[in-house]
Amino acid sequence: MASTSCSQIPLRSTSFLKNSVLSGATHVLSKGFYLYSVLIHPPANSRAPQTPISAAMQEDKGLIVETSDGKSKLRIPHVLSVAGSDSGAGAGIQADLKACAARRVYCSTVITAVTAQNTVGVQGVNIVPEDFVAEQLKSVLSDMHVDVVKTGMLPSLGIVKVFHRSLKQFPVRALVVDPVMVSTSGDVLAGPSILAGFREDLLPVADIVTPNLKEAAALLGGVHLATVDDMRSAAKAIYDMGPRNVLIKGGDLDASFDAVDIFFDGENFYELRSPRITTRNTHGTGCTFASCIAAELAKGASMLSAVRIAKRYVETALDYSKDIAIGNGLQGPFDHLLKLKSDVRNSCRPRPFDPDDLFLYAVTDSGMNKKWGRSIRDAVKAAIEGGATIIQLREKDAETRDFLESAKACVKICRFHGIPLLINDRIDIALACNADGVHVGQSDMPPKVARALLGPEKIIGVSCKTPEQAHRAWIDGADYIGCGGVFPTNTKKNNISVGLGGLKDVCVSSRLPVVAIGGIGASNARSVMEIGVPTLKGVAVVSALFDRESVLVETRKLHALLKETALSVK
Ligand SMILES: Nc1ncnc2c1ncn2[C@@H]1O[C@H](COP(=O)(O)OP(=O)(O)OP(=O)(O)O)[C@@H](O)[C@H]1O
Ligand SMILES: Cc1ncc(CO)c(N)n1
Ligand SMILES: [Mg+2]
Repeated sequence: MASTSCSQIPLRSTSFLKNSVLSGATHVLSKGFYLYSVLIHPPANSRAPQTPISAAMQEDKGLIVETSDGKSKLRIPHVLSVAGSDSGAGAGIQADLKACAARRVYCSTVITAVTAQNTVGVQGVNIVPEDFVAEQLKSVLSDMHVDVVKTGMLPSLGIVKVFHRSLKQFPVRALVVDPVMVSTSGDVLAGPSILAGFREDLLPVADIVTPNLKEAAALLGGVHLATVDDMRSAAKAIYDMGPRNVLIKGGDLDASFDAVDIFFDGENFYELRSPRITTRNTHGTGCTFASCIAAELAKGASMLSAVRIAKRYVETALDYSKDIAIGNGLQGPFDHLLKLKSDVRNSCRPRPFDPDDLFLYAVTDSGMNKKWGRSIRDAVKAAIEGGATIIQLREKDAETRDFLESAKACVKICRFHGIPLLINDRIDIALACNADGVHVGQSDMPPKVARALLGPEKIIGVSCKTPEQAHRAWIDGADYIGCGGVFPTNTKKNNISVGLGGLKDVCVSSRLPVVAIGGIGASNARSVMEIGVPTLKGVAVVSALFDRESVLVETRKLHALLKETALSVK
């Protein structure tokens, strides 16, 4: 069998290659696929990494391509977590599931113990009978293709033995051992009797072992570890017990230290250092760290890069969740999905998109604001006070940093008034300021991609001139379309106007609500709304509001006129 080139894993020597058993095969190199790997399983006593030389990831979906019998299948990278349940859901199986989900890897679970646990401590532990742990292992491993196994709480020597036997029966690509023994609250999760199981059975077959300070001390027979130098010596001593790599976590170092971890691959020491985040929400960092390593290995990363990504991920999640309050105890959980950010008031839109929001749609223009000497936020405030029902920031020539600052301020104003705020074109700005959505043109970011980036709850509008474009926008998951320019306009030179006839054609065919745009103001808004097609929900206005001395007065005037027209059209 032939081997592919080995770019991902730093192989120790070519003799390793010679001694290795090659399995797998070279696979499809067709459109959209990377070349699949040859998996190399080193001989059992080898210290070489067991991860694959390269993983076959489908470019945009993070899926693995496998072929057998000439057919290719898509598979999601898969981690099996063998661990205990934490009822408070900050650590254990629950942390593993969340970490894998956040890293976009499938996670199956074998539960070894059920703990009654919260932010105060561990109130009870119920160990799952050995034969039932064995049954769960068999259910998963006999049926599913598991790439990497990660172990957490293994509460008895018997369970370690059962697990070790299963691994021999169903070998996997890599084994990540988090030798959980004591919770941070000081409660014992696995007694000293399991140390023999770690030393004799698991460490010799582990690709990486990730003890915290107390666990490293226990593995080494009770030495005292208090400094980074101690961690280096411990990493070396634990490496001598057989694992291919060792990571000693320094979360429990004195608070005056950075968050320092020591990674040792048998040749080099790496000091992984990040600022220590001041937070009580560190419960489950260890489980998360190990799961993230497993997830990255499952995707095909090298061990060092998996460890680096895991460290960065934990740091980001802690920083993001540093102020959240769950439970009343000393150590709280953090948010793996980086969504529960503290400023809840600013991050929630009060209600979902309503097509009637399109009634009086105000679109700001940086040039006009400059001309009249007003800031974007003053323009937005005045438009809202005058009756605008939705705002779009269209800042074609603003510097990104300034634009973001203004956009953040406008989000606050709009939230306060319950008015949706959209950003023209700039998905990055919309994400960074947590706007309610975006408006894109035919040559901007495709609505499907914008949706994938922004998520299901954001508003996406698309400019359309024809029924075909309107149909496409509907298929692509837009929320509304902007149709125009209805009349010639200064804001878009060389833009072909569709006229009232073109607008009507689009409105009649559109399954999405429509807002008319282009050269609309007090003089012609009535004629637009009088086309009388129910999908037409309002008018979008730039110059007639913002290229005027008083935005407030002009918006009020137009709002009154639209109201009047709405009554007469009904
Ligand atoms: N306050 C903090 N700021 C930044 N990183 C931290 C902090 N606390 C822990 N870490 C990092 O989190 C990771 C896990 O380390 P830690 O020593 O907390 O593991 P653990 O004790 O096994 O965790 P747990 O038992 O709570 O699940 C390490 O990379 C560590 O450096
Ligand atoms: C179930 C479980 N596993 C691991 C840990 C370590 O954080 C914990 N506290 N609880
Ligand atoms: Mg800890």
